[in-house]
Amino acid sequence: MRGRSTRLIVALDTKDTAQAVNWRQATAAHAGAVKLGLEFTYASGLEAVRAVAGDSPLFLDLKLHDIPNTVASAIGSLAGVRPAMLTIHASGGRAMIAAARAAVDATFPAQARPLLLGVTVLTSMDEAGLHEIGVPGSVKAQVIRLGRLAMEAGADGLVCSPHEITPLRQALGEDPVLVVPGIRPAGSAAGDQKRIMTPAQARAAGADWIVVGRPITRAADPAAAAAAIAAELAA
Ligand SMILES: O=C(O)c1cc(=O)[nH]c(=O)n1[C@@H]1O[C@H](COP(=O)(O)O)[C@@H](O)[C@H]1O
Repeated sequence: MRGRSTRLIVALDTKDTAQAVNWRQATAAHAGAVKLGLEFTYASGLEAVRAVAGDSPLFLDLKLHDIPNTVASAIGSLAGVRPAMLTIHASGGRAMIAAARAAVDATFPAQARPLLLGVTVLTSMDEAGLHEIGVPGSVKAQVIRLGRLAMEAGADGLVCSPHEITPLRQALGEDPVLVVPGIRPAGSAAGDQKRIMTPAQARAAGADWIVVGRPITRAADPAAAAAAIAAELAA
């Protein structure tokens, strides 16, 4: 049994600042962090990101994937945003991940340094989708391959589906912070997600954080939906 608890990150996926603030406030009592990603950042910019996050720890999910110099320079542009977590695609390769590591260390003071998370295989992908882009073998093998690479190159943690938590722990131990989207409370629609589990299942597998968007933000009562998930994590 792992000694860590599993905490909730609410994905505030919207273009609208007022909507994002509403969702943050409605769910703040039940969430350990908020996530702002591509949709909000492209629509509203980094200043709005900072404003929406307020006092909540911020997972800034920009999923950087470019040549090492560009990724490092982009991270350098985030100094004023003060994220608690940042994402890069692990498939960008060792040199890109190492450049991101160096840029995080150079950009943020030690006491305010975001966790650098490597996205392994998107939770919307299944094995057929992986084969289609030229990656043979299983999703699990590819997640472990990318997870190992990211951690060797300096990442602090990984984004993976709940199905890969146990295999990643077996392969890489307790060090990686595992941030886990692809979460669906029993009875909620999967939508575009392929590799899913319930909050309780992800917790039992050993997720450090679960990321939940639409099951909360598209619920009739987002506060109640977040409360129910938090209760499931605490049970
Ligand atoms: O990096 C992520 O957060 C992420 C990685 C991944 O593999 N799958 C994934 O769904 N996400 C994000 O997690 C959130 C999931 O949202 P819902 O599917 O609405 O719960 C979205 O904001 C995605 O961008």
